[in-house]
Amino acid sequence: MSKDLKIAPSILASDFSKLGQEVRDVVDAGADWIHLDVMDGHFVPNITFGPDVIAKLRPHTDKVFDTHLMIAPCDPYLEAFAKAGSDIITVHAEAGPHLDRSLQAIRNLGKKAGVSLNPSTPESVLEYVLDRLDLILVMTVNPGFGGQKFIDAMVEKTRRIKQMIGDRPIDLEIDGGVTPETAPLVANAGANVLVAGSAVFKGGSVESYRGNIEAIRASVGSN
Ligand SMILES: O=C(CO)[C@@H](O)[C@H](O)COP(=O)(O)O
Repeated sequence: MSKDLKIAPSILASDFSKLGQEVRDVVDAGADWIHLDVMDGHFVPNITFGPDVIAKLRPHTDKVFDTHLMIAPCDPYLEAFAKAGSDIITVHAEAGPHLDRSLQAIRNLGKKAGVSLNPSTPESVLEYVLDRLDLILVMTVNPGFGGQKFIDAMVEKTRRIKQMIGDRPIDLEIDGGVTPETAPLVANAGANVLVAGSAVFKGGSVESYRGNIEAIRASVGSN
């Protein structure tokens, strides 16, 4: 089983009134990356935060900032999210007319480029952009909210995408409904990065966050 599994807590489930503290706490608890869910109330039916908030969080940790843009259009904002301190910028395949152009723009900004697929989006959209990708994010819930139920059909989709990736150096990330029950399903299918929001930010303390992260790691036999 994967020993290099990464856990990327989504701050969407954290206490927004003390975001800097929450980021430091979850890093102390063992987070590998920080997952930043940007929502615009247009592409998804919820609104979160923009590049200014990310820039304010940047000094709180040197962990990878994994920015997931659930916004459309995305292209006008890529530079702002790069300047804010994102390390990875992920756009949705459905968020613009020219996915290839968006991915090139992210890499030209010196950042890693990711693409996210909604549950109903077929993996075939990846076929001609694989060589422009550093990360593929498989949505295992419909994007917009934390705390939703994992969609089981995404396990087979994850397995198929892992086969498409082959030996390319592309991270395969899962987002939505990740718990100690669902994590092994996607890890066995080939995922190496798990986003978890409500399953991590439970309990309100570093100790509880650590226990929650360790429970996910233990469920897939990772350390
Ligand atoms: O992008 C999203 C939701 O749109 C996710 O990152 C959620 O924030 C994950 O939350 P949980 O399902 O783990 O509670």
